Amino acid sequence: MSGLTVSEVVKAFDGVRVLRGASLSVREGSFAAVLGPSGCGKTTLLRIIAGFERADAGSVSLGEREVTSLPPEKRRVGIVPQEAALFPHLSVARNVGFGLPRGAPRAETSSRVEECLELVGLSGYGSRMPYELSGGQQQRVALARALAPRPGVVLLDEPFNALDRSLRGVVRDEVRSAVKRAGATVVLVTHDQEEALSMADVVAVMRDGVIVQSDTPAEVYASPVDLGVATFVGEAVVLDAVSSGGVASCVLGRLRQRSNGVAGTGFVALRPEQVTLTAPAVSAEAGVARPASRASRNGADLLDPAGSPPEAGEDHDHGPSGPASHTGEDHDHGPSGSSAEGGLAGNGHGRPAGSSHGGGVKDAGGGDGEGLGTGAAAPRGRVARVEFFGHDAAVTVTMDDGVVIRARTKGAAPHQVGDMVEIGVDGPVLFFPAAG
Ligand SMILES: Nc1ncnc2c1ncn2[C@@H]1O[C@H](COP(=O)(O)OP(=O)(O)OP(=O)(O)O)[C@@H](O)[C@H]1O
Repeated sequence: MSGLTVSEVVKAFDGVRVLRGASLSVREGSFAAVLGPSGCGKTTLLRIIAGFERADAGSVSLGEREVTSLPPEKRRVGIVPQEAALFPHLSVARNVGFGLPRGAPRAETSSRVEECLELVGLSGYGSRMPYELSGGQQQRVALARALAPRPGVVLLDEPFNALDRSLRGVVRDEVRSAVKRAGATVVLVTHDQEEALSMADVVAVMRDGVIVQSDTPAEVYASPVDLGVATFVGEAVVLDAVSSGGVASCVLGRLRQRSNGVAGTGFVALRPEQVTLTAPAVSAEAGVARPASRASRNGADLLDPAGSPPEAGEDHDHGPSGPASHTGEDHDHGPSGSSAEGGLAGNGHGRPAGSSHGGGVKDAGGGDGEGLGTGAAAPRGRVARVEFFGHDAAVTVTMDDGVVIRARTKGAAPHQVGDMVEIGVDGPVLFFPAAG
C-alpha cells in the first residue's frame, strides 16, 4: 500500500471545467472521504485517480510513483463501484480472483482469494454464486475483489447507495474494518455527510471542482473554513450578525465567537446541539397578551416576553458595532440579502427564505461574551415543530419576526408545539464575514 497525492488536477468536458485545480493528499493506510454535493466533480476525480479519465493538467502519484499518464491496469488501483457489479456467472471465489495474475500457481491464487474473503468476513463463501448473496455481502465480495491484487489505493464510489438504510450502517462498519485490517489506503466518494464523518480519518470537502477543506471529521465539523462548509457538513442555524472584538451580535443576542479573528458584517452559524430551550419563568408580566400593534407579522398569538423591552427602535440601537436596529414593522434586512452560502447545498438552514432577519438584538447589557449579556431578557420563540428520532429530537422554534431556530435535545424533547420557550446558546459560535 502507498499514499496518494493528487495535485492541482484540472479537467473540462466540452469546454466546461469540472475540476478546477483539485488537490488531495491521503497518507498511507488512511481512509479519506471526498464529500460534496451532486455534480461537484467527485466521480470525475475518482476516475482520474483510477486512470479512466485523463487530467488536462495536474498530477496523480501513488507513493513515490507518478501515475498521471499510466493506463488503469498499470496503476495498481482497486475500485468498488456503486453497485457491486459482480460477474453473475462466476462463483464468489472466481470473482475475487478475477484481477489476480493469470499465470500464477493455483494454490497461490486460491489462498489469496480465501485471505481476502476472510478480510471481508466471508470465509467459506467461495463456492456460492452472486445471486445467493445479500446486497451487503455482494458489496463485500466487490471489496475483496478490489483488495486481492494488493492495490496501492482502493477507491470506493458511493458503494452503499444501493443498500437499504437498515443495512447501510452495518455494511459501512464491515467495510471500514476490512480495509483497516488490510492496511489499505482508501478514497471514498460520497455526498452523504454522515457516511463521510463516521467512516473516514480525513474528510475532504469538495465544491465546484476544488477541495475546499481537508481535515479530520471533528475538525471539519468544529472549524469549517467557510459558511458553505459549515452548512454542508452537519446542520447549522445561520443568522445575520455583526462581529466586533470576538463577539457576534445577532437576533439571539451577543454571542462569543470562536477565535477566528474575523470581524465585520456577516453570519453566525450555530449547531443545533448548541441551542438550548427553556420554559420561561412565570412572572407577573407573563401571560399578558401582546397588544395588537405589536403582533408578529405571521399573526401568531405571541405573548410579551417577561421583562423584555418592547421592540422599539430606541432599545435596539447598538451604534456602529451592532446590527441595525429594527422595530416590529420596519425590519432592516441586514447585510447581503439571503445567500452567502458559498455554493454548497445547505441543510438545516435556519433562515426562512424571505424572512426578516438581522437586527433585533435585545441585549442592552453590554456583556462581552456568550450568555446574552446581563440584565436583558432572553430571546423567545414559539415551538413550531418537534421531531423525535429516538436518541434525540429536533425542535423548530419560530421567533417573533419569523426567524427560525432549530435545536437538538437529547432523548425526547420536553416541549410541545405551541409552547413559548427562551432560546439560549451554549459555547462559542462560528462567525463568517459576508462574501465580497
Ligand atoms: N464524460 C463526461 N462528459 C461530459 N460531461 C461530464 C462527463 N463526466 C462528467 N461530466 C459532467 O461533469 C460534472 C461533474 O460530474 P461528476 O459525476 O464528477 O460529479 P459528482 O460530484 O460525482 O456527482 P454525483 O454525486 O451526482 O455523481 C457534471 O456536470 C457532469 O455532467
